[in-house]
Amino acid sequence: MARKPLIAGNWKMNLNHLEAIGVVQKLYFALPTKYYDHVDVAVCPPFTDLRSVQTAIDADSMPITYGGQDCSPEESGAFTGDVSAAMLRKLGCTYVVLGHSERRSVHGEDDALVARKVAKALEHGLTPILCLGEGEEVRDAGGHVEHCTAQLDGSLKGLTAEQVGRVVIAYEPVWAIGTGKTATTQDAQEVCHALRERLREVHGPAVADAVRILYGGSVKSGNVKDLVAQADVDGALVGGASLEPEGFAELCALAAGGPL
Ligand SMILES: O=C(CO)COP(=O)(O)O
Repeated sequence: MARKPLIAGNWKMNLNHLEAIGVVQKLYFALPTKYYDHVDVAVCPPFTDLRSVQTAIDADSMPITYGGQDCSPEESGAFTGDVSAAMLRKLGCTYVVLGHSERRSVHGEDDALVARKVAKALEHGLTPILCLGEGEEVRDAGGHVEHCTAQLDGSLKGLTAEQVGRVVIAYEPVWAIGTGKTATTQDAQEVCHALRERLREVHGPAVADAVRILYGGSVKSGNVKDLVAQADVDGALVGGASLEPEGFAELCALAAGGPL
């Protein structure tokens, strides 16, 4: 089954709202419209940029979608500093990145919390980009497949097959994030394939065939084509390389099957 690739830029805690407008506009002008037939392009800026990104995108009817980098598992109320799924949806977000390794390690998020966030995001019509991946020690010990499938199960716990069918998964090995150490295409394919087979086992073939599984970790123009050529890799979650709009446009074009 053909799945359209998704390239999502995770800006992390970079670019203020004014810089965000410039980056989105440059990305739009650098990537010819024809490529959007072959690749979905999204940016996930910090919360404070979302309104500006929305305005820039709407003003030019850009075919770029956007999302948040986290949301609360709660509906609303006394949760100082948190942002709700409903608020993101109201701002026109399509996606929300959940369970990123930086939130798991810096904010102590576990699979159970991530699963609650995934459910809340889905309830409000957002598409969660559920991140998971092993650390270096697990990889060195050869436990990466088991680790990632367990994280998948834990982070999707309690969801119906219909709900899981609306999730995007991002395999991001922690040792490859921001390090310049990309997983080999075989490493990426091995885990993305195992995740898809796990989805097949637990949620059925229709879900397994429909769900997009991305790779993330030092993705750049030089390696994106080989990564998305893998049978079970349906795009990329891009950190550092998404901050520079011309380079990110080139990366998106390559994922769409052509040079810019
Ligand atoms: O964490 C990532 C995306 O969510 C990957 O970051 P880098 O592309 O900077 O390695």
